[in-house]
Amino acid sequence: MPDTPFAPVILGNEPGSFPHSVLAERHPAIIRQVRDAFPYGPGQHRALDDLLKSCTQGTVEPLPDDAPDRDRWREWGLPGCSGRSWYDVPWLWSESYFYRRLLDAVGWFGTGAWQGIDPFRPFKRAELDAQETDEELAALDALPGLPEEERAQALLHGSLWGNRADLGFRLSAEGAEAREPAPSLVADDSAALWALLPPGGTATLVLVADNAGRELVPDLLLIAHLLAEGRAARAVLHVKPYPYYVSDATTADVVDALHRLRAASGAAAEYARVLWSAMADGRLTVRAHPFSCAPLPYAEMPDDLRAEFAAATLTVFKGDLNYRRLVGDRLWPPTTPFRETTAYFPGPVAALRTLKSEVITGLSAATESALVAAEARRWRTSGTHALIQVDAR
Ligand SMILES: O=P(O)(O)OC[C@H]1O[C@](O)(CO)[C@@H](O)[C@@H]1O
Repeated sequence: MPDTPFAPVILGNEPGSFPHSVLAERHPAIIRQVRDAFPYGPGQHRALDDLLKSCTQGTVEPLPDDAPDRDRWREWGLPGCSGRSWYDVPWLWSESYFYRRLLDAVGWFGTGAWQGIDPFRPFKRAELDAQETDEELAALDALPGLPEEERAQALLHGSLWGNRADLGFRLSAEGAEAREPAPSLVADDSAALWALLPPGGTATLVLVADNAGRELVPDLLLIAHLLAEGRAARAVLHVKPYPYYVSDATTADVVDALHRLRAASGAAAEYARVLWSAMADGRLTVRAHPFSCAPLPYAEMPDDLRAEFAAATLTVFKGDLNYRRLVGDRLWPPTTPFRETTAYFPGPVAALRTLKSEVITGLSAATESALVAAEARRWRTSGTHALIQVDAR
């Protein structure tokens, strides 16, 4: 990571700012929603009360003595954050630790009956089972008649806009490039992305997934297309080792999404067959590396993960949180070149992201001015703009 006195690390301690509102309002709301969604017992309710108090008015507390990941969190900076207000430590760290503590409170890491019960599962399932998902899967039936490049581009945009989570994704027979999402793209390096994945090549694609449900489904469709058309010989899908940021995808969510696709009809079911057989013969693998839930930027990744990314033809990072971790959770001047912030990365890397936080790099001066003139700062967090950025090396 370059020396960056001009790009301060984002904290959540400024009342009225977006990061502050996440800590002060969104986290308490998540505790409320999780509490309402499960018939938890008194111990879990007490632990949720304690977490609510700690994260809004208290300080960061150490993990319990028997926590299985105590050593890991020590390496990830817990000793330096303990005893400080959740608002005064890096925002990325604070958010990440909140989810770790929430899982503790509901018994995910315990040895009891609630071990491994995902507190966010009802929300993820509801999205996957929604009628909109049926409609999006039915739209796939218009793709098979199109030239490969158009199908590839439509599926790329499906995966990109799938990151807009609550607004769903767009996938149309005409391809997305000529339609509404295109003017919302603040950077579009898709040509460089396709140049790294030519048909009939031997590429290994690593896709670092973000959300489950209506983002993961189009991510899987994109992978299916790349494998079926020989744009990738092998794909590795990185998911989270435990539930995180409410909707982030775990292995269980991959299984749910594959079942959803397999139960559909038409083209969706065909994509499911491609994925199912690619998993069976090892062309598609799922990884749940502990660092996927680390409260740190990818510049601090461990050696085994670095080696894995180094061996890939292209690593694609999906979503806003992964973008923050890829370029560093800092207030970069928006025209800072993307490749400057990813210079540490060991191979070609791409970001597919809708903008949902204040971190941004790689804009042209003209694009930045147009966005500021039209929306002041809103474009940074509204999720209505997106980017495809590539550092091909
Ligand atoms: O699902 P995504 O695209 O990673 O977005 C999650 C986003 O949620 C927030 O953390 C707020 O909680 C964003 O700022 C963050 O990056």
